[in-house]
This record gives sequence, structure tokens and C-alpha cells, in this order.
Amino acid sequence: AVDRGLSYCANEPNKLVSDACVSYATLENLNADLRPSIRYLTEQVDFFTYYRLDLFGRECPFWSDDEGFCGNRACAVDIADEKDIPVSWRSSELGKLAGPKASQPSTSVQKEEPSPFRGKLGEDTAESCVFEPNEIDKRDYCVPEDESGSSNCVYVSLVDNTERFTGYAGKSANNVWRAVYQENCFNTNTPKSQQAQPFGAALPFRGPAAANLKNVMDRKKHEVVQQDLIAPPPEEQCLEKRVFYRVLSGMHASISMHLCYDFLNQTTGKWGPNLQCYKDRLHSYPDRIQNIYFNYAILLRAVAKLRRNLKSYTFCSGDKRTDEATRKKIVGLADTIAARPSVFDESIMFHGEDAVVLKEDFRNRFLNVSRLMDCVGCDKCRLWGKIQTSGYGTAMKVLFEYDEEAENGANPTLRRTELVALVNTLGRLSASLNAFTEFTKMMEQERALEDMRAQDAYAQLENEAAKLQAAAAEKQQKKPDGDGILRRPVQPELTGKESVSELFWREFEMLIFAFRFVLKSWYDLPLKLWRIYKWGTAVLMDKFLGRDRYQTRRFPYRHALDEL
Ligand SMILES: Cc1cc2nc3c(=O)[nH]c(=O)nc-3n(C[C@H](O)[C@H](O)[C@H](O)COP(=O)(O)OP(=O)(O)OC[C@H]3O[C@@H](n4cnc5c(N)ncnc54)[C@H](O)[C@@H]3O)c2cc1C
Repeated sequence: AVDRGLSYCANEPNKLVSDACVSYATLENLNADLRPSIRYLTEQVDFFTYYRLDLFGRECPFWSDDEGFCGNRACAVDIADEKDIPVSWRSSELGKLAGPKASQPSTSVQKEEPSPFRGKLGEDTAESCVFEPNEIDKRDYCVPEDESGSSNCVYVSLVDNTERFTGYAGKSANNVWRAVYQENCFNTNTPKSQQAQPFGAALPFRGPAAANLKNVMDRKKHEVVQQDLIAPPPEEQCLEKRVFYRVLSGMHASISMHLCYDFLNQTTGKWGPNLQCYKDRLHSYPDRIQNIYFNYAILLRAVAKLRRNLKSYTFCSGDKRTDEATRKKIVGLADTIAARPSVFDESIMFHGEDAVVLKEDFRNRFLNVSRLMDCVGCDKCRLWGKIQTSGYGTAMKVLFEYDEEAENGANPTLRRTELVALVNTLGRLSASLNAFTEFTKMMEQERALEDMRAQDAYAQLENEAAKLQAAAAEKQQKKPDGDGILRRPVQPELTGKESVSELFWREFEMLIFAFRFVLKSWYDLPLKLWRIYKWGTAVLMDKFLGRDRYQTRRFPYRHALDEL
């Protein structure tokens, strides 16, 4: 059962998520409705639960960080046994295909000649599943994971390798995040020639930001970086730059949410939510949580935009019925999202004078971010880092490069890895919103418990105070004048709202006190005179006999005078 979320802005559930056109409450309700289908797709459907990628073969192109390797068991990835993979996706089968090994047709060629069947795949299996371009297209926002049967590629079950706490931290993780945010330093005033250049094979990381980053990374390689990462762009910056930052920060926040929600308690050895981790990394930073909502909105919009394409997408599991079931499920999800009011309007982006340059810069920067995932020193984190950057890259490709109304073929190719990454990234964000709801409930429980404890402590204090007061009153009653001193009655402060009779009785009480004071003074006088006389003669006698004792003899009524 999926909970209806506790609204992030409980007091303002209809507040809009910045830069999206949807409220927090709407996204939460949408997530409650969509979560069962998203979970089904990402946990039960083979097409979406197996991901093929080059997990170990690519070196970090920016720095060498041998110490960044994470040796924890939780960092390891279990590679899927090819026996569990549908035949048509196995490397052996991919290797038998003539297409990818021979030459890659360009997207336009593919468009003109709808893929003829090759290799050993069955009739139900269209070539587009395996015969995908593995070179970067000028409309790609992410470095593609090699699908063409490269020997470095492995299949990974995403169900058996869930994203959770791994213990990967320290300067290696920090350096990657730092470099990711460094990509956010846009500078549109920079002449075009100096801006980040299109991504190329010879120089994997280009442009001034990249060169600067490489220098910084080289210098900082052995320093533990403590200071904050790049600050978010100011609100007055253009929408595109804010969107770029929100995507990165939302991805980072979503990763933090998962590692806090599925955390290893090292004392008990059990996995479960860690509220303190959530408080430290997310609760104190509402903007980070907002960016998770934002990312959820853009991924929903991208899936909805693919609705038409998905109807004729080739899933190629080798079994027609399985493919039909997969299609029905994913198209069903896209239809449900599309039936709701739009949550993000990408059409307002990349419109100004420098739109072309800005878009190219935006795309190249995101390509660099996807490349940075090869610098992550923990296998499990690298796996999910690659899936999620690919998921966001695919969303951008669909949002900024796809024509919603065009038939398949007119739009850029949607690789299998891209679609799998897109749906799994949506799944991660959906899980993040769910985890956020759970953490919010835990925070409320904790607060209620603290209130109760505070109330208990307060009641206990009140009790103690009452007891002390009662004891004092009792003592006072037993010895009406206590130490023999007649004290002024204690009266509450005047508030100005007292009635005439209250004022009268106050004055009357004081009058009685004055009267008693005078009478008592007369009554005590002989005894006092006698004591003073005794004290005086004792002092004189001490002095006469040359004794020092007189110095310590106290005047008998000094304290009584002080008390008044
Ligand atoms: C790609 C990638 C994937 C990872 N996957 C996992 C994983 O699956 N499991 C796991 O246990 N660990 C994972 N890690 C490590 C994890 O993200 C942290 O780096 C690690 O837990 C150390 O955390 P930290 O407290 O030092 O802060 P970090 O999360 O490393 O953050 C560093 C700094 O970034 C800033 N910052 C933090 N969050 C945000 C945000 N949302 N927006 C803007 N700025 C922010 C803060 O200034 C913070 O001090 C991954 C790291 C990377 C780079």
C-alpha cells in the first residue's frame, strides 16, 4: 500500500515547486498513484530490471585516484549470470550480429531503412534493440553505455544490486561531487570559441571549465576537501542554468535519501532508515529536497512525452507476449501521466538570443557529468551513478530534442539502455519521495515524543516545586514568626485590573502588618534592651581585660534590622 505523502510544505500544500508548474501536493498524490506501476516495471519486468553497461572497463578520464577504491562488501556489484538474461540480449548473441561489428549506420540511415533482421534473433526481435548507435549523437546528453556486444560490458540485475548505503565516502566521493558541481559554472559571456567544446573521443574532457577542473583536481588530489561545493546559481540566473543545477543537486539529494533510508547499522548489522543521516544531509537543506521534487517532475514529463514512441517501441525479449506485456505496462504509465495536467514546460527553455550556444554548452556539460561517473571508486555507486546520469540525460534528450507528435524514426534513437535508465531513475525518485514521507513521519513521532518528555519533565518540576512550597508553608505555620522576625506580607504585583475591594484588602493587610510590627517592637523592647546591655558590658569587659573576643561578639539585633 502506498501512503498519501505528507506534504513537504504542510502549511502550503499548493505551493509550486520552483521552475516546475506543479505543486508539492500534486506531485505527492501523483506519486501515490503511479508508484505501484513504477515499482512493477522496475522490480518485475525483465526489460527494465537488467542493465547492460561497461562497469569496469573505462578509466576515469580526469584524474587517477587509486586510493579512491572502495573495498567494502556493500560496494561490490553482483554481475548477472548470462543464463538469466533473455537469449537475444546475451553477449554471445550480440556478438553474432553482423550489424554492430561491421559498421554503425547513422541515425538517418536507420530512419530510411527500418532495420532488417540479422543474426540469430527470432522474428519477434527487431534489430533496434541491439543495433543501436554507440557513438555520441549531437542530440545525446549522456555518453552511451555500450550495447554493441563489447567484451567489457556486463549485465547487472538492478533488483539484486539495490542502491543503498555502501560506506563510500571521503576525498574520492567528495572530488567527484565537486567536479560534478563544477560543471555548473556556466559563463554565457565567454566567447563561443572558449566555451565547452563538443565532446570528442581524442580529448574526452574539453573546454575551459574542464581544463580548470582538471588542474584543480590534480592539485587537490591529496587534500581532503572540506569547504562547501559550488553554490547554487542565484534566482536571477536564467532558467536553463537553474535547471542544470537543480538536476545535479536533485540527483545528489536522491542518492543521499536512499543511502540514509537503506543504511547499515554497524552495531546490529541490520539495514534500515537512519534518521540522523536524513537530518544531517537533507532535512536541514529544504532546497535539496525541493530539487528531488523538481527532478521527479521533469522525468514524469519526459515519460509522458514518449507516449507515442513507446507504442511502437521494440522491446526484443525474444517473446512476443512478454514484449506486449512490457509495452502495455510502460505505455499505461505514460498515458496515466499524460492524462494529468502537465508538470513541466520544456518549451520555454532555450529561446533567447544565445539559445543555440547555451543549449550546446548545457549538453556538453551534462556529457562531462556522465563521464565523471567513471571516476566513482565504488562499483555499486558507479552503477547507480551511471544509470541516473543516463536517466537524466535521456530525459533531457526527450525534452529538448523530441517532437512529441512525430512518428518513431523522426526522433533520435532511444537506446534500450536509455529507456531502462529513464524508467529506473524515475523509480529512484519515486522511492525518494516515499522515503521522504517516511522520514517526515519519523520526525513527527520524534517531535511528539520530545514534547511528551518535555511535558513529563515539566510536570515533574512543577510537582517538586509544589512539594517544596508546601513544606515551606508548613514550616511557616508551625513557627508563625519563624526566627522571631516579623516579615512584611508578600503580595502579588499590581496589574491595574484589581477591584476596589481587592485594593482595600491589600491595604488593610499592610495596615495590620504595621500595627503588629509596632506592637511587637514595644513588646520586644525590654528583652532587646537587656540583650544590648549584656552585649555592651561583655564588650567593655573584654577590652578592659585586654581580650580579643570582643571583635567576634555580634551586635544582637543587626540581622533583624537588615531583614527589614
Ligand atoms: C555518483 C556517486 C554515487 C554515490 N552513490 C552512493 C551510494 O549508492 N551509496 C552510498 O553509501 N554512497 C554513495 N556515494 C557517496 C555519497 O554520495 C557521499 O559522497 C558520501 O556518503 C559522503 O557524504 P558526505 O557527508 O561527505 O557528503 P556528500 O554527499 O559527499 O556531499 C559533499 C558536499 O556536497 C554538498 N551537497 C550535499 N548534498 C547536496 C545537494 N543535494 N545539493 C547540493 N550540494 C550538496 C555539501 O556541501 C556536502 O558537504 C556516491 C557518490 C557519488 C559521487
